[in-house]
Amino acid sequence: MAVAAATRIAVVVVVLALAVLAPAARGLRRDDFPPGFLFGAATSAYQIEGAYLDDNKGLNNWDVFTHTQAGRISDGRNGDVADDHYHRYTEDVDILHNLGVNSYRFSISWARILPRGRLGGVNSAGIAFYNRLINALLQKGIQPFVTLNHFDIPHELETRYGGWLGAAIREEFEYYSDVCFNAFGDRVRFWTTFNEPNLSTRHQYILGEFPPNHCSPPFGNCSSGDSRREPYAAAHNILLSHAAAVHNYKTNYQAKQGGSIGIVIAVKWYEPLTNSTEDVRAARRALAFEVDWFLDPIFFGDYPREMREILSSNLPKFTPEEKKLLQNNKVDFIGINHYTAIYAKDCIYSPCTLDTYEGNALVYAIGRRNGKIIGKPTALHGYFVVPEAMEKVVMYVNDRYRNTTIYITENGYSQHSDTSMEDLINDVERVNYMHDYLKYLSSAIRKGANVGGYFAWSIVDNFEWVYGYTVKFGLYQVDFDTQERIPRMSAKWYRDFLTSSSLTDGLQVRSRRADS
Ligand SMILES: O=C(/C=C/c1ccc(O)cc1)O[C@@H]1O[C@H](CO)[C@@H](O)[C@H](O)[C@H]1O
Repeated sequence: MAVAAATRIAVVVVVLALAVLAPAARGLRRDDFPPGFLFGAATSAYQIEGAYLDDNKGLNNWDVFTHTQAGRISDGRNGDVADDHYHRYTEDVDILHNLGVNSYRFSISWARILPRGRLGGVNSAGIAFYNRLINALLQKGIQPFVTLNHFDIPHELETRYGGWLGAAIREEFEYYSDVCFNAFGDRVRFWTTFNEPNLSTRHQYILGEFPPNHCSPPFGNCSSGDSRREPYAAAHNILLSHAAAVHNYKTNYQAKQGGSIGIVIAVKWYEPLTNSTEDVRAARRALAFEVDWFLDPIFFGDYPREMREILSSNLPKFTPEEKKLLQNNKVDFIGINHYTAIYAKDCIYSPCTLDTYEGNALVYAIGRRNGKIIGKPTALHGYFVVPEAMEKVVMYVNDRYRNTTIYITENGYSQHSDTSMEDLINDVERVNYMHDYLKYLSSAIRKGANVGGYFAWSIVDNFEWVYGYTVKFGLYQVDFDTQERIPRMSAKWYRDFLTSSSLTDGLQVRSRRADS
């Protein structure tokens, strides 16, 4: 008994010592990244702005969805107020300035600019808001990194065209992007057309969790939809909307405004479940359905072979003119949102339940191999902490898309809202997550990857889509009753990392209280 107890204590001591010392030995410096590197934080309009009816803003698809189908959101809440950023943006710009970031990634609310789409006219109050925000950022030396579309579209376009399923939405997006280039492009150096269309179309049209809730069996029982066809029809319209916007920017704005334009893709890393040829190919296939789906058309003019073979007539085809439009208007950079990795199991040669995110790729994704989990779980179901995947994702994109500049446009760690206040504020796990993911990012850069920046998701807790406010991603905690923003330990760690050239590691942070 005594021996067992002593062994247990010894094990605990060793584990604690490793936990404290390991990050110190690995150390991370601002200087590990190139001098012009962008370090920032990210948000999106619907998740933080609130003011959903202010100043002539039109309703968007998420306004309508969260009001009519509140039961589909974990806590039944919505973005009516969110972080009230629309009224508190100056405080939020101060927070960014105090953190020491040199860039801020945010999105523009389409329904604020064009409340009813192209035919309803431009809302000057919406333009004025983003002018105030952009000017406030520039005054503090913070580069705006602007997303044109982060999941929210004017509700009228959903009803009039069936959202992204209708080809007519391409002209709507082209017009909207033109209004934005024209209004803000003199001061915006970094544009992206879409945020994670590879994720949003799957949540909208395969799983039916995002508006307009389209799905079909075996993925779910929605009142309408076709999970095998619609996501690809929507993606096709998004790709052609993207190409039209890039073409317009490159033809009419880039030379005089001097900015660059890209697209943001969600990149989960897939590790083969076993070393069998089947699982190795499954991991590769899952990645093709994740990344190549959007980036192959943009770089090479067509969808990847794996998708054409499996989806056959459900995958739309590009006309020769469309292929030319895509290839003649390559992006200047690729945005990668990276959070996690998961094992991929083949479902061509062995039976699986195929009703999940990867189902159409004939892949089943699973967090465990031989009972052992791939990384620590986070508050988001299916999202694990796997820092080394950051390097793999970056090398994959860098190699396949010919050394095009990459920005990590999102990376971050989530906590459950039911976590104790003490642990929410002293968010050691988030510090370690950022430290370790940045470490592997710097390793990719050392191996030759062309990476231009990193954005933490997110600056403040916000409306996390179907999770409502039950999942927290902020470097700053937000009290949603008072709108008070409180810096977490991670905010102080990020500031120290950005503002000092000395080694920043878990050791300093662990011995310091977030409120010191
Ligand atoms: O939006 C998503 C992910 C959504 C999801 C995941 C799992 C589910 O089960 C349902 C939805 O990706 C990004 O990651 C962030 C942190 O999630 C979001 O807050 C950002 O808006 C988005 O760009």
